[in-house]
Amino acid sequence: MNKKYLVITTGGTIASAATEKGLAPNMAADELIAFFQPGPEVELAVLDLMAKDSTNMQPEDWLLIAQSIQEQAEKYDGFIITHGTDTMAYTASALSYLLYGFNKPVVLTGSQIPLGMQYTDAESNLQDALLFINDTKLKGVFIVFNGLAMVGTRAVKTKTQSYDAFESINYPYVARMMHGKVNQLYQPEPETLPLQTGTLALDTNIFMLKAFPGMTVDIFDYLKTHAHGVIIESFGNGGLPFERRNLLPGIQSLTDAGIPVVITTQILEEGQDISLYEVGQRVVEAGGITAGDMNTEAIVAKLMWVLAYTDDIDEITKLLQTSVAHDMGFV
Ligand SMILES: NC(=O)C[C@H](N)C(=O)O
Repeated sequence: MNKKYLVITTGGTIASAATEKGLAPNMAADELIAFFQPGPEVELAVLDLMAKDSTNMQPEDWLLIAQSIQEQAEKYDGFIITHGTDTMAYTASALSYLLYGFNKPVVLTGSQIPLGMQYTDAESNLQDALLFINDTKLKGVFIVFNGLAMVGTRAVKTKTQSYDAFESINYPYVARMMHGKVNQLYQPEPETLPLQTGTLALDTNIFMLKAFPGMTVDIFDYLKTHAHGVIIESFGNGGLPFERRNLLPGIQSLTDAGIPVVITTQILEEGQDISLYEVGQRVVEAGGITAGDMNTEAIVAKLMWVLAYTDDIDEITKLLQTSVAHDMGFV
């Protein structure tokens, strides 16, 4: 029996052309799928969902993609989403949570240079995405880019121009595509569902701060009345200053108000060991919730997902610190 895949187009460089105002997505979905070279036992269908530079993608768009996949789940063996690279890692994370437990592969891909342009990487990325989805037995959400497949919650865009724009951070690559063949490199560990959501919902009312030397503490007053959850990108292993502009009372007051403060790190690799230094242990004492080796992109989506499920800070903490879709606990 033929395998059937749905290609969902959302825009991005891959579907872009030059305009007076710079590259913008405008390629029709039918035109885009003509660049695939499906084998004899593969059938492709296309859904023209949106045409956005991924800079314009927001949580409502993640929900729309997830809903389209859920609605068509029975009809297809897998889904390929063409997407801009700038926020692809956020979308991949969001779909990993929204579609948690989905028993078919969902692969996002895109390109650094538009389809049809000289030196484009789009055709090989499309072909690799199809190869991966057709050959692998893996389920869940992945990004395929520049010959590598990575788990959606672990992908990070690390380059603005080069073909190898994405890296799998703090987690092994799952497959390499070369010369028309898939070589599986890693089998993600089995996981059990930590919660029953069933509904596609996100609480977008979160805020993220990047700490810098000299950051004012006043911002916490605003956040206390405006945010349901806060993420702080700390220095190094989770530390934040407790001298002069002391951030700890702000974290404590948010925590006391039932607003989770998730502590991640500005450092891309190796996660955080928040108890290593006094500057980290004090953050935990003030209520900071360490995000371990999770990527910022994953934390943003996970916090929105968890907040839509519960407002109990203990449960939020527990869920945030449970590995979902392989997002934490590898390092
Ligand atoms: N390479 C790309 O796709 C970048 C583009 N700005 C986008 O994210 O839609």
